Amino acid sequence: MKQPFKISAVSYLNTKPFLYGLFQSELDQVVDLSLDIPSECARKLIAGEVDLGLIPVAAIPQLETPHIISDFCIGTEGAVKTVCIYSACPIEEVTHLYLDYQSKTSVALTRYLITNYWKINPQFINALAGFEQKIGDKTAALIIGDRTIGLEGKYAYTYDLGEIWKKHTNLPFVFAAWVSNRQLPTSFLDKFTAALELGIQKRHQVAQLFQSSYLGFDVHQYYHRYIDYELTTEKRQALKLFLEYIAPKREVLVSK
Ligand SMILES: C=C(O[C@@H]1C=C(C(=O)O)C=C[C@H]1O)C(=O)O
Repeated sequence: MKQPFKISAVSYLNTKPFLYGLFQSELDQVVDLSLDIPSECARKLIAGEVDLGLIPVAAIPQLETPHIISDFCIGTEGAVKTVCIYSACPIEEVTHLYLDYQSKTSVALTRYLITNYWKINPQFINALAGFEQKIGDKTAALIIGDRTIGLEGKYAYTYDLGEIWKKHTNLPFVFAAWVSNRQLPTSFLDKFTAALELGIQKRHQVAQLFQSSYLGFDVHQYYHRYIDYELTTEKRQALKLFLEYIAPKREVLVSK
């Protein structure tokens, strides 16, 4: 039997439509899938432990020969709901800011917005597990993914980074994309992208499947209004701008 394609995908709720598509296709027979926190998806692809990953886009410049696969991503056209800075005081007064260890893109996005949008100078702290407990007084935290579910209204101030990026650039944003570090066979890629497309088309059903596990959080709305899965030309432009900022010396081909 041929070696399966090794894939690392994000273990959060936003990725379930993609997984649904993969399991509905015949591909589940030829892929070896692991679900990981985003920073680990990036590490595995950079280390060559997987052939393909749904990785934080901030890690793309660290790959030697990145290939962005498909016209799908984890993106947003504005507010995203699950990438936020939580704070007990207005952000202008924050002195310490914890950066989620599960993230790569939103950490870079936070640094970008702190400098270019808010123009403030808090001390950044690379967080370890359990950092959410440290929010209070003048200490804030960036939290991403499923751990943000249920935090709405818990802290006096919430800053949605998709929304702030949109305000600042008038562009959508891409958090994660399907990326390989070498050209993969077209026969596989065609099936893979068809599976992703199927999953996105059926995300209404996926939302129904998962809704009962996320009480108080509207999964359908999350999949249709907040997360935007299409890697459009405008999103590619936004991605280019963002990567040029975080890795000015490294040119990455993001257009098709
Ligand atoms: C919108 C999200 O995007 C995530 C944010 C990432 C990051 O900051 O590195 C990586 C993967 C995405 O799943 C989220 O998980 O809430």
